[in-house]
Amino acid sequence: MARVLTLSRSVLHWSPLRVRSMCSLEEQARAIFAAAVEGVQPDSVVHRALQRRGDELVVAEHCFELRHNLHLVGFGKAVLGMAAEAERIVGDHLIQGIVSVPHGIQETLQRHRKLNMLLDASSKIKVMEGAKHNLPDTDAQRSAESIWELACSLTEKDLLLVLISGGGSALLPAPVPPVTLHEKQEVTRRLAAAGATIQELNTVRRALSLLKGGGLARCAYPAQVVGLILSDIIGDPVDLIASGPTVWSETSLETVWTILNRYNLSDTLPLSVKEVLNQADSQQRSSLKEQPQQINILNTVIGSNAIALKCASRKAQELGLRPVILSPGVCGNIQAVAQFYGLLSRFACSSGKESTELRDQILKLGTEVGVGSWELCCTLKELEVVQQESWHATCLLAGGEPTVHLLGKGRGGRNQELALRVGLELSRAKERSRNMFLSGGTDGQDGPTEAAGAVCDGNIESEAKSQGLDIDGFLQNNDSFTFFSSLSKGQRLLLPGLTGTNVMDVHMLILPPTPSAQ
Ligand SMILES: Nc1ncnc2c1ncn2[C@@H]1O[C@H](COP(=O)(O)OP(=O)(O)OP(=O)(O)O)[C@@H](O)[C@H]1O
Ligand SMILES: O=C(O)[C@H](O)CO
Repeated sequence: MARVLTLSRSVLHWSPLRVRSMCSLEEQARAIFAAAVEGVQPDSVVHRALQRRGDELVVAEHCFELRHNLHLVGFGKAVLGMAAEAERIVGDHLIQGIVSVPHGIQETLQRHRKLNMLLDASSKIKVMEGAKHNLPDTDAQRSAESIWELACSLTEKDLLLVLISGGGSALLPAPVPPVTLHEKQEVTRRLAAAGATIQELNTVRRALSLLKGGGLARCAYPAQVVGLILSDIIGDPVDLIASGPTVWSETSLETVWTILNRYNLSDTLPLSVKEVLNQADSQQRSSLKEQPQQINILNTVIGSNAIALKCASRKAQELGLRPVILSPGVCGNIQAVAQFYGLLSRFACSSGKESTELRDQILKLGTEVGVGSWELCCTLKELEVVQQESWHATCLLAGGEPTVHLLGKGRGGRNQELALRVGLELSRAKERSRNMFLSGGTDGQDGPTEAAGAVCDGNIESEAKSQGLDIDGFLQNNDSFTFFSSLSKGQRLLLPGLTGTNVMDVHMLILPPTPSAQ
């Protein structure tokens, strides 16, 4: 309790940096989302993480001597921008580099004029595109082979900079023989279709790969390895992001089999996969384990959802809103998540018995949507204080990756669907129509649509009705993009275009001051 009181005191002392500008709450919400994305741009995160001191490179307070001994590899959706910035900082010591990036990304970045994320014509880094539709393919396998060869050629004098971001698993496929690329892809596809989480998927991927689960760092030994990681998994688990190629992890076969059994795959696995799993303790692997793996590796998370939320919070404060960060780990079923934000919105406007009841419901639902009771209690305390003291709007920020169980055939994404579902919650709560909700994917692409997400307030139900749009019908068909495209000429959509980064989603609940506090 003492900790809660300390926190609420700090809220009382909060003061905006500037008086609120005249733009609308919706414009402010959009500007705050843009600031979240800006804060985790691949070039800026690398810029913050890599310090150059003469012929020394400083990363996370560790110094590395530069003697024209630098090599660079990267794999993931955001690593082209990361590589461009790394080359600007340490290019004079760079000998060679290879990045494995999504098919078509150079052309897309060109089209969006994101020139700072592209390499110079004179770059020493080779760009290899592959993994169409985020699936490992022979192009990505070729990139993985080139990266493998580069890593294997290094000596103890070398320093290998490894740039890692989401999408890296598909861009670095190196199945343990005799497993073929197709067989590995099939196992991953079937696991994903059966509802396996990214943690489960990547645990299995690690067991079937030569480069994942620390394999790349093993190849590079005895060179020093520095992994710069842009996280797209809740909790930033470095061993699982892109399946952890620079993170030494012992594959627990029991865990792998438990996952395969859970999704009823064990009996129908290709023979090659069974063979590899059964021989995991083979001579080859145990001899690799004898190397002092950890000594030469430094892994550091340089961008994450939490960082995006901090940047958003700074922007909110700048705009004169009172920021409250809830959690970067919101997950679970989208319906539960929508209900959760609906309850929070109601709680912020409630008092007395209603407030106590809502509090109990929120705490109960919190665990289901990945928010711990400590962070939730802090937030609820802050919302209580805000309600009593504030004449500013509050900007409640959270992030993560809820899941949608697709039943319909419409076009949409989890952010647009979440915005729509929360909008309904806001509409259906009395006197809460001024509250606003925004949900956006930081990569700028929500599901297979060109929008990143949407923004809406409690008027959405009447707005839709007046335009002849039946929200429930669109929701049943998972057709949130079509809905938002039709609603008010698409004005509620978030359309930043591809951002070149990816740290999951950002959620924002904007709560104007309650009339009694004004
Ligand atoms: N019509 C739809 N309505 C709602 N959600 C959808 C729809 N179609 C796909 N999705 C959801 O979109 C998600 C995939 O979208 P997206 O490509 O943005 O994935 P992602 O998880 O952000 O991938 P990455 O992290 O690799 O970028 C899946 O969770 C899927 O359930
Ligand atoms: O590449 C992957 O494995 C996913 O994006 C999670 O990091």
